[in-house]
Amino acid sequence: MEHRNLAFIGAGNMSRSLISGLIKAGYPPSSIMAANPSKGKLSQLAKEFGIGVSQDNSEVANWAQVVVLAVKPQMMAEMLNALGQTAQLLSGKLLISIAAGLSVTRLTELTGQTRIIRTMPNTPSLLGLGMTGLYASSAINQDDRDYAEQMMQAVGKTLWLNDEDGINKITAAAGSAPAYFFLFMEAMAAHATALGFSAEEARLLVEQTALGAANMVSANPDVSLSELRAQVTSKGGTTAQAIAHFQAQALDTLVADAMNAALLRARELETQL
Ligand SMILES: NC(=O)C1=CN([C@@H]2O[C@H](COP(=O)(O)OP(=O)(O)OC[C@H]3O[C@@H](n4cnc5c(N)ncnc54)[C@H](O)[C@@H]3O)[C@@H](O)[C@H]2O)C=CC1
Ligand SMILES: O=C(O)[C@@H]1CCC=N1
Repeated sequence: MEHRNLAFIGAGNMSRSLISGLIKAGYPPSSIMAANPSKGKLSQLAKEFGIGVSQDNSEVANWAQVVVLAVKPQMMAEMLNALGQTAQLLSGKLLISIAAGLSVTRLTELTGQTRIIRTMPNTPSLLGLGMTGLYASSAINQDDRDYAEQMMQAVGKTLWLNDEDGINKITAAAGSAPAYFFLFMEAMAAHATALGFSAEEARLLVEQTALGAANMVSANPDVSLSELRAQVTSKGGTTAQAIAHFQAQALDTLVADAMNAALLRARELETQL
């Protein structure tokens, strides 16, 4: 992919995931910078990946051709207002937001810029296994779309969204979703421990089974999820009892309600930030 000067403003969990994935995919460390108020995370990034770092957002914005807006949604206005005071810093640069709940319109208000692509990645990007949604208005040219897509494909898979609310939907379905699986795994590990396995054994059982199940899905693109489930579920056997319990407790409704709660929160943030 094209190696434009790429700056991350906000060097937290998600930036770290993206930077790590990009470096693994061969993006030159000398073409990446990150800015953060505190030194600790920056020193770690510089040490681990050899990228440039600064505690001064304007320094990295000034250097960059592409600026990734990667602070918490609630911090974005303050951060961009402060940058805006050092006038023209963002002018003419491609801005890629990874923040939940900040619309392109709001980002344009805050930056005075229109060259903006909104994305929603997730943390498995750290391992090159991310899932990222992208949205750009029709004003964004193909070169910029290709760059953003290739940047996110360096750390996983991508899906373009036709309308901006698609970003909120993908937040519910993929951005937040690693945490749903972790929660499920936590519950399984807790009960495996209650059944008498040690914490290490419980983690091994859950980890290896989740990995195996995810790989079964990935290795069998033509087999439906329900068929893969059926292959485990012997008639009159043990799995059927567990599945019947999940279904009696309306697991599908519970999951739908949880995803809707995430979606509504993403939409609510758009009205508040
Ligand atoms: N964690 C996740 O799974 C995902 C997060 N996101 C989005 O990514 C963004 C960042 O989230 P995380 O990395 O999880 O948060 P985080 O809290 O780990 O990282 C945010 C970083 O921004 C820094 N920061 C705060 N104020 C700043 C300022 N004025 N200038 C520069 N840096 C500043 C903080 O010190 C912190 O290191 C959020 O907008 C979130 O919506 C998107 C997809 C997934
Ligand atoms: O929880 C959040 O708001 C962010 C967006 C998706 C994952 N983490």
